[in-house]
Amino acid sequence: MNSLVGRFKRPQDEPSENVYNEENPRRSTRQRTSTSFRSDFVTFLLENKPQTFKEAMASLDSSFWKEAVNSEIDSILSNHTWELVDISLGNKPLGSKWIFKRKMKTDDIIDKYKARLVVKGFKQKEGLNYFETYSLVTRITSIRILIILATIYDLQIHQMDVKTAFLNRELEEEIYMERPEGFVVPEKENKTCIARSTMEFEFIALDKADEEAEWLRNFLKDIPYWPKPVAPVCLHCDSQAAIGRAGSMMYNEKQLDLYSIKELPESHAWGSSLDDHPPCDSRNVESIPVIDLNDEKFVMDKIGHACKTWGAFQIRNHNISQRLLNDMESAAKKLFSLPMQQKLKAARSPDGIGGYGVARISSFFSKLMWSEGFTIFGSPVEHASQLWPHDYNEFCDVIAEYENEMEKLAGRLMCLMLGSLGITKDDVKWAVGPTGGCSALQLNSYPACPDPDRAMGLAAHTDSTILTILHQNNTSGLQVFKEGNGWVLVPPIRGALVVNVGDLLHILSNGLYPSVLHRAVVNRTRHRLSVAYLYGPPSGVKVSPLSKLVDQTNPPMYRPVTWSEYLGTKAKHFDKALSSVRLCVPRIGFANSKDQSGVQVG
Ligand SMILES: O=C(O)CCC(=O)C(=O)O
Ligand SMILES: [Fe+2]
Repeated sequence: MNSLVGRFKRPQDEPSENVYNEENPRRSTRQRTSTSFRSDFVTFLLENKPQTFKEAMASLDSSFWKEAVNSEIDSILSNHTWELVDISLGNKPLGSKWIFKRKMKTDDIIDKYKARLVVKGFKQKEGLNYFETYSLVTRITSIRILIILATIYDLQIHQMDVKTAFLNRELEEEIYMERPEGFVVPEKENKTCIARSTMEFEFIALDKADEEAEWLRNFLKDIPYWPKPVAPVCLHCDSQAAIGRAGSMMYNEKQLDLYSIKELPESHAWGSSLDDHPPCDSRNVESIPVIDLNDEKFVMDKIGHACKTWGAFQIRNHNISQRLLNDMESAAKKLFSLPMQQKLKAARSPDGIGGYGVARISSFFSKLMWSEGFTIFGSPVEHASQLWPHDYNEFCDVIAEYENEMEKLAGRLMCLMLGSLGITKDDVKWAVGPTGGCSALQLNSYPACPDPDRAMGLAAHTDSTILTILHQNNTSGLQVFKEGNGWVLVPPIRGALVVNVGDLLHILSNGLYPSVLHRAVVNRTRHRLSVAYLYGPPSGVKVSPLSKLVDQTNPPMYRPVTWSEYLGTKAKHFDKALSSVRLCVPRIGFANSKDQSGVQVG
């Protein structure tokens, strides 16, 4: 509860001072039922949030409100919700208003300051600005289907009251709004109005459609005889801006501050889907092989065997110093310990690769993951300087050194992995030389979780790389899936690194080395960190099954793809990405189980 700042008694039969008095407001003509309050009826005004822009700017919290206003303006401009334009002749702008709100944590401490810009839509006139209004109703056909299903399966029908925003369709007209106070864009100071785009509405419609789809899937899941797993629902949206906004954390607030949450929110409760393949007891079950890279005589064979049977292995004696691994871990820790507001300054943009955000695969799941990530692709300077404006060199230096060392190691591993298939450097020309590969660095953070058995750190996936080299801190969580064994823990070994076969090596090897399905689970007391070095081919190079591995009896199983093409395919088809670039059915013996239906999406 906020502090009590106002208290007034409302005189009977007298309009309150607070009653809205703009000219010609649009009012309902519905007959109102009269309400009689006793004479001692008292209203308490419990929120002391500013009512106007001026009030906000004059308040003690003005610097926070300014930041909130700027953040709203930034997002409005970057998403083209409103644009500063000259008003076209004959158009009259609507008014605008800033709405200020403090979001409180459960313990009444201010969590964040929010400013929202709203248009005074009530000034629109019926017959001129709009013709029809709608109210949300359920189609009678939907109700009939529900009743039929309930009858067939002997279910009980329970009716709930759900309040939702409603939109009938896209906005086709242009709407002009007076430039709000504080909305200053350099070189556009003289523009007085802002034209409204339809993006906001499209986004809300998309959001609602998503809710409906989730409801329907959950409903079907609850029907015992309905075939499982229930197929994912595809939503088609032709508005890039709305899709962009759906992926932007600035708006959808998907990025909760996991460090301060005391109870697992419903949005993060995966429940039974975690029990699909219960993890094996690590004491009884062998995990992925641990291979000593100094073991020159057998190293190639051991790697070949591990790639074929597990798709993953750990390596020792890899020449990456413990000092560098520690520095990298500390850099990741420093980043994830920043306040959420600060981390969001380096948020990944909707169409970007680098920056801070939720796991990219999140969009394929109805539940959110208990993790946060930071991707570095190319120079980290821009994002690092947003995080630490005066002190970003240290972070960037560690990243540069780590990437440099990892690149050498990745090249060496690639030679060993391909060498175990009888492939030499001459067979893969692009892998030789200074531009041997392209890479990205993925830092992952899994805060301690109040209910780890029902939460998911990072959902099951394969990497879209040739190979991934992973450093994990001394908290376990990584699991790999092995046919017949289920989920197997990959225990952290001090100084050892995990190597995963990625989808592109799966393609290069024509399916002989299947990419490994893996996931990360979370922990009740410990904060887990991991750093994944994602290694792929140079940009523009098409990866296809190596000619030495292809003959008449073993035709190429995958069509050629560049790394970026494949990433696009993965972003669209996720666990079906490999099959979507497949040319023919895999030979019996090394069918990739997850490529068929292993991963459950949503
Ligand atoms: O945190 C881990 O152990 C797994 C990370 C991972 O799979 C990834 O970043 O792709
Ligand atoms: Fe991964």
